[in-house]
Amino acid sequence: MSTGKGRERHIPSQFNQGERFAMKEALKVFPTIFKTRFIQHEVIGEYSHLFTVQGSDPSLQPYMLMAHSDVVPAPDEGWEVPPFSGLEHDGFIHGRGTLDNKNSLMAILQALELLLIRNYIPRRSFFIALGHDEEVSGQNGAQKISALLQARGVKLAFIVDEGNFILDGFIPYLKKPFAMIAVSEKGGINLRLQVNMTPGHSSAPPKETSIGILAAAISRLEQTPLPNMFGSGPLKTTLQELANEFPFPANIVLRNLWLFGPLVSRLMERNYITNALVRTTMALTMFNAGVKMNVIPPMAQAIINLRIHPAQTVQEVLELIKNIVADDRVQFHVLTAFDPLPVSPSDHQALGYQLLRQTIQSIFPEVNTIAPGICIGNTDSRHYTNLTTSIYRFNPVYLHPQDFRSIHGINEKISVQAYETQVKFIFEFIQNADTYQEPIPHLHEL
Ligand SMILES: CCCCCCCC/C=C\CCCCCCCC(=O)N[C@@H](CC(C)C)C(=O)O
Ligand SMILES: [Zn+2]
Ligand SMILES: [Zn+2]
Repeated sequence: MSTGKGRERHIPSQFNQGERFAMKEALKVFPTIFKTRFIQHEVIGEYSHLFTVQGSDPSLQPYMLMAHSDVVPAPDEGWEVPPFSGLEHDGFIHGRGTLDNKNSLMAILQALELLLIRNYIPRRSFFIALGHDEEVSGQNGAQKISALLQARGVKLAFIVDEGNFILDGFIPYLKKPFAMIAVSEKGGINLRLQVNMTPGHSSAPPKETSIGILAAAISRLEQTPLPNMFGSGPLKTTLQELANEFPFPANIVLRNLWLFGPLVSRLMERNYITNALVRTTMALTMFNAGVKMNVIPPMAQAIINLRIHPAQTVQEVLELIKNIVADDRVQFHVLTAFDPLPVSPSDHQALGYQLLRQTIQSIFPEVNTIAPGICIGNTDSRHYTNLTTSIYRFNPVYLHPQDFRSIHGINEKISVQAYETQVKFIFEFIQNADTYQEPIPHLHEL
């Protein structure tokens, strides 16, 4: 595909020592961004930021780069360094948000700053949307930005957000890293289960208390995984793209999933991460009950966080859950719910996907396979389906299984080198997006 090579000059992504030091230390504002006349900055929903970078060719459809500034909590226990210290040692920057997703927020702004310092003027306009409440739904950030852009009549060529990575070490026998660009993401349900009972003196307890009833229901759910849905959704495409990276006979197996699908699906469900690709998952994340040690508990509550496989819907999953619980004393309250997201295009005409592919090949020449896949987590980009049918969840960062465990876990960190490479990727991507190629309208499969 044509690149931005038609432009007067391609700015090489080489940064001097001073710039690299500033990049690492850059917790200050980005002065050049804020004084550039073709960049508009708006604060939305009090704490989210929307940058509009006006390109020189208004005929080119704009795109959007996304990130979020908020993070999940991080108690000190278990952390090598305090989780909000931002300490750098052993070549890593440690802290909550270094992978999810402050790295992307800073890298996007840093890359743009370095481009502007080099007198770069984009041909294709783009937006930078930085949400402040992604980890608690995005309703006051991304959702408001989306509504604002819709009111302005904006349509986007594509969006790039967090969601997947360059994966290394996730699949047995696959020694090489591969880039998985998430072209969809699972649906989600936050479901509260509740049991109410008459309180009383614990010296004369009923046969079952609200805690016991709810615990038994939760245990049934944990002992009854939802159906393995292998074979529907982007996963088969992911594995077929990966086939060439595997030795014999695994490569034959992956090229013949019509025959070996059941075997592969069984192998995938053995590992908790790949299991999340083949089924709707349930995680009991909160349990509250009891008022005092000698009082029969009037109420027990549990929160289950479900991530819905692309082949299922919210309603289908709720039915399955109720059938497993099978106890009328357990009440169900849906707190939040959304269906799996539509699948974005990844064919040769998919501009956003091909630009990501092109830039990955340029910055990560050692990565032989780039495959479409699904994001097992959820992202703010789900709020923008009104502005584009091409949403890609991908951060240009190597991720190993232990790194994945640190996301929302402990000892989250990013190497200085990985962060620099992420800046370099975005620096190149923005220039590559100046191509004259335009997206071909995509109609989602019904
Ligand atoms: C073929 C086998 C490959 C195995 C791939 C799986 C590797 C997993 C890689 C990345 C998943 C991390 C998800 C990161 C994005 C999620 C960000 C987030 O935390 N979002 C919240 C949003 C929610 C609505 C509050 C979430 O809980 O998902
Ligand atoms: Zn995130
Ligand atoms: Zn997160």
